[in-house]
This record gives sequence, C-alpha cells and structure tokens, in this order.
Amino acid sequence: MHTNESSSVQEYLQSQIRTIPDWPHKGILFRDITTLFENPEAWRKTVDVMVQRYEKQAFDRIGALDARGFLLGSTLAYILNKPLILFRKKGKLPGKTISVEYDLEYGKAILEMHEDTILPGEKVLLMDDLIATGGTLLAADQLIQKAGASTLEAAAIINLPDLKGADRLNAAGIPTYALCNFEGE
Ligand SMILES: O=P(O)(O)OC[C@H]1O[C@H](OP(=O)(O)OP(=O)(O)O)[C@H](O)[C@@H]1O
Ligand SMILES: Nc1ncnc2[nH]cnc12
Repeated sequence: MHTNESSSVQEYLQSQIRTIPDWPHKGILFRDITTLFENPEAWRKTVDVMVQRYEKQAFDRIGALDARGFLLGSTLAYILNKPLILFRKKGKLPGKTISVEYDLEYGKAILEMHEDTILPGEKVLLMDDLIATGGTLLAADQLIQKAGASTLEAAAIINLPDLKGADRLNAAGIPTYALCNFEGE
C-alpha cells in the first residue's frame, strides 16, 4: 500500500469519517463517508489530494466502482478531463456487457462493464471509496484485462489493512493508494 500523505491530512480525513458498528451485519465496523461529503472542507481536501497525485500521470480513463466509487471517480474525471467509465453491479448497464463474480466483505456480487468501453492497450485508473478484501477492485481489474487493457492503480479514500485487500491487489500486480487506513476492520 502506497501512502505518502502527511499524517495530519490522514488524521483530519479519518476524523471526518463516521464509524457505525454492527452495520449492515453484526461484527462489521461500517466506515461511513457520508460525513465526509457533508463537510465541504474535508471533501475538497480528499479531491485535492487525489488530483495532486494523478494530474501528472499518464492514463486513458477513470474507472469508477458502483456505487460509492462513482462520487470520487466522477469528480476526478471532471477535473482531470478524462473519460469516465462505470463498473456496475449486475443488471444496471443497458448495453452489451462483460461480467465477473466476486466476493465482498459481507456477501457475493457480479460486476459488469460495457464491452466496448475500453480499448485494448489502454491504462485505467480505478477509483472506489474503500478497499476491504479487495474483491471489487480485483473484479474490475479482471474486466479491464478481458478488454486487453491494464490498471494504472487502484485508488480509494479508505483502506482496511486488517482485511488485506491492498496486499491481494499488490500481489496481483495492481498498485494501490489510499488516503487513510482504518485498523480494526
Ligand atoms: O474490497 P471489497 O471487499 O471488495 O469491498 C469494498 C467495496 O465494498 C463496498 O461496496 P458495496 O458493494 O457495499 O456497494 P455500494 O458502494 O453500492 O454501497 C465499497 O464501496 C467497495 O466498493
Ligand atoms: N467496513 C466497511 N465499511 C464501509 N464500507 C465497506 N465496504 C466493505 N466493507 C466496508
């Protein structure tokens, strides 16, 4: 996991994210980013740090993950003037799709992408709100690979290091970046 944010930025953003225990299931500590969105200073800081990291890097598209990843991904796509592509849960995309099944921290799901949304050889920057087991971002990377393209990096606001998702992604050759780590899941 790449982290180069100063501890003060990390601590500030971390302090603006609410934790709700036992939601959606007993034993889950839900890291709730709605409180980050409600605070314009914290949301601007989140976006600014991501813009600084990616504005000088070479890539073709931003891939945003359904649903909370859409918020960060679409904001970055607008600011960095990149095409935005959507990775959606099953049955939401109207065109011809390719799909992959994946595991979540609390369940299973199918991720889909429009089959013609990425060109072979392109580099995609993936954006989601949170890395838990890494299953969602790995599934997105599999769809990118099926299209003959590759992932530049998987970026998120939050990493849950105890669930080892970033390690899984790194082992699969996908660099990761997160603004803050929440220990204790
Ligand atoms: O690293 P993982 O174990 O794959 O978990 C992380 C994913 O789980 C959550 O999505 P969720 O499917 O709950 O959807 P939502 O964004 O629609 O709430 C979160 O927004 C990430 O996409
Ligand atoms: N612990 C968690 N908090 C918020 N979103 C999540 N998605 C998967 N695990 C999560």
